[in-house]
Amino acid sequence: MSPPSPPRQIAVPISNMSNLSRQVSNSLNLSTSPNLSFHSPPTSFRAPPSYTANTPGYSAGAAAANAKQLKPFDTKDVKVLLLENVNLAGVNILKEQGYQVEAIKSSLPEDQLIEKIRHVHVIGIRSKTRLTERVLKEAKNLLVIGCFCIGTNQVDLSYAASQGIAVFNSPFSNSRSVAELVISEVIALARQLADRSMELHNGTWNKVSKGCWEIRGKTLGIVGYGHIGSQLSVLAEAMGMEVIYYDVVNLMGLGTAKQVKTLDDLLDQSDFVTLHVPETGDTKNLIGKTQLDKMKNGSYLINNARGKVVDIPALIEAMRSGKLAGAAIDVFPNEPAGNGDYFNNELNDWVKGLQGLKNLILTPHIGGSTEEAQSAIGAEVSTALVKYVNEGSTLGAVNMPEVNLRNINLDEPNCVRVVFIHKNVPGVLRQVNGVLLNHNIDKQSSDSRGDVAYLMADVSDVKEDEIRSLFQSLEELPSSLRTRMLY
Ligand SMILES: NC(=O)C1=CN([C@@H]2O[C@H](COP(=O)(O)OP(=O)(O)OC[C@H]3O[C@@H](n4cnc5c(N)ncnc54)[C@H](O)[C@@H]3O)[C@@H](O)[C@H]2O)C=CC1
Ligand SMILES: O=C(O)C(=O)COP(=O)(O)O
Repeated sequence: MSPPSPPRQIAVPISNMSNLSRQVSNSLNLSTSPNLSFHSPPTSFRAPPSYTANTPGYSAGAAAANAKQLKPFDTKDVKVLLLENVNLAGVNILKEQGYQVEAIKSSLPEDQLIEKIRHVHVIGIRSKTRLTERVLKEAKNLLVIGCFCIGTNQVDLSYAASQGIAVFNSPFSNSRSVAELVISEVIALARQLADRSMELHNGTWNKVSKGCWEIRGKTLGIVGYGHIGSQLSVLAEAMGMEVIYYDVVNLMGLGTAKQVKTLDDLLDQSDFVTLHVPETGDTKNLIGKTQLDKMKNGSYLINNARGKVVDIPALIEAMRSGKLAGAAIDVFPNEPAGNGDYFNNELNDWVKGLQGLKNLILTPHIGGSTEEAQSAIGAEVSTALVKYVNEGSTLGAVNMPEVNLRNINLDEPNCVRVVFIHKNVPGVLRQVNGVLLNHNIDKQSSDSRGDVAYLMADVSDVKEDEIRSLFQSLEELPSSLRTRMLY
């Protein structure tokens, strides 16, 4: 019996992802194809699909001889821009692929962002960088966006999808960090810790117990009982708190936590209100004057969600009047681009009113900023980006249907993976199969999400000179948003 042929391993665990993927791309010639080259057509292919580094006589030099003609299929052609200090774990995974990576510590002003985004196939951002329709319109080469964070409100997801640009995030790698920060804030607010510390830093001894409390037996009201809210719920109960929560979805409470029917119910019953909802049209100013008025006298508000969820001038008023005994705010409608930048009225015109308020903890959007969270996010998002660029897998995408195919094996030379992102309209599959008519489709998968559909097909016995014409025929279909040929 002959030994089974080694698989062209595409899906690999994170630990050995980088090595294997490089092997996939370079040695096994399962190629990546930044779309750029297909938009400026090559005249010939650098190396035939069957001509791999394992092929006798293969040399990188031979492959490079035709360099200009066919660029798409070399990882070193993939240009990546990483903004906002993406963790080294993530940067390294992308570099190990051979991609050209530019990593910048801060976000960029829009004009500079537009200038840079024109040239890249992959962009990695965190919560600050806004990828609006205006910016994405300029991103003619962009294949994929990685949000190295949980929130994706900073990206125009549907516009990106309409351009065939996939978006990935890290849905829960920093959830625990946020939940732990909230626990610390609950205790710090209850004990006026920030004020005492500030006083002593300024030379004043002020030993007081008035208005300082244990948190045991107090009620924590969680608005948004998702990854963070539910994790927090467990921690808070372990500290002896009663937990209630409000969510637009009916969710099972962990431990003895109870869901309340309305936000007003939660505001009415909670000693501490903490917000863990995404930024959406519905959550803008979710907590304004009306809601603050409904909170208990002397209660506390904590916002680690998004800046626009709280009407801050109304919060300032509630703090000044003594309605609230304290608050912690980690997120702001406008945040500075990078460390060392000013946080002042030029950024948000109420900043001066906030600064100096008693028992108010202000933090620079550090909810998810721990070593553990950032390295996990770096690895998770970079791995998803590599799998998308190299293999077309959309598993985990937030704006596209999730489609994946099992690996192509080594005993399937001349096998080409077709990725066809298209408008979700009737008759497309028939047309695609018409284009691929003369080839054997080994496997195929497709799915849709809203107006966009994603099709992957592994097509065998495709000759080198057929790839371009297949690509062009697919691109010419009226439903086409983006086509990639991976081999
Ligand atoms: N400060 C920081 O550094 C961080 C902030 N965040 C923010 O926290 C948010 C929540 O994160 P996760 O818990 O992971 O999200 P998630 O998606 O797991 O949970 C959000 C929950 O909010 C609920 N929800 C949505 N709209 C609502 C509304 N109008 N009223 C009540 N509930 C509503 C959803 O049904 C869901 O259960 C993120 O979207 C992000 O904006 C996340 C990580 C770090
Ligand atoms: O994960 C999120 O949504 C956050 O808000 C954390 O954002 P950051 O990565 O710290 O810019």
